[in-house]
Amino acid sequence: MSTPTIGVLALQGDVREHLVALAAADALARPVRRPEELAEVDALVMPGGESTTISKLAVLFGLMDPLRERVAAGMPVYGTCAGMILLADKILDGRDDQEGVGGIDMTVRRNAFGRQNESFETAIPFAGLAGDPVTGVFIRAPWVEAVGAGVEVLAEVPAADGPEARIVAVRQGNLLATSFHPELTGDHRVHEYFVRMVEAAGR
Ligand SMILES: NC(=O)CC[C@H](N)C(=O)O
Repeated sequence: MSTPTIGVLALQGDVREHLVALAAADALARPVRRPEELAEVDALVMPGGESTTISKLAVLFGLMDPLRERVAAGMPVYGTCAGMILLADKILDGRDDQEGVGGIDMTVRRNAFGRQNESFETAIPFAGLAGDPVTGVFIRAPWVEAVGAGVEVLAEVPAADGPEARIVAVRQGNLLATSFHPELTGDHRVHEYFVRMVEAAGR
């Protein structure tokens, strides 16, 4: 197939950085704000930002139902941070009226790393990526508290407060999610990983 077009949900958050990272990963990328624009892309990135705001705007712009339909139909989606929260079937510490897109059989906790750790950076081995660990930039990030049997865990960080590690990257079928922001590091390997997922889905 020809080069797939990957949209970046452009309601709020760090949209531009994802457009740049996708272009660097040799994808055709464009912003998506309206249902007609969603219909024209082969895949979607949901950026970091504020998940409650993005979800409110998605409802307002008439995107929430089309998003759910495309996810159910197998469209590849990559969610970072707030985008990860939107892809979760279950959200802890969300707002009562917070709607998600869902699709990944996981429970995420919003703002999970705590106040003293509002933002931090750490090196993370990422399953399926050769070479150096990925630099994880975490900004008021969620973690994944539970996953269903169909979910592959791609990356974890050691817990500051106990023995068990915290899951920070997962994949289920065509859906990919990370707690952290690879679009802010200049290392485009996670975006390349997603572009390969999109290409494989189109075959
Ligand atoms: N950097 C981010 O995307 C932060 C996510 C934000 N804490 C939320 O709940 O949506």
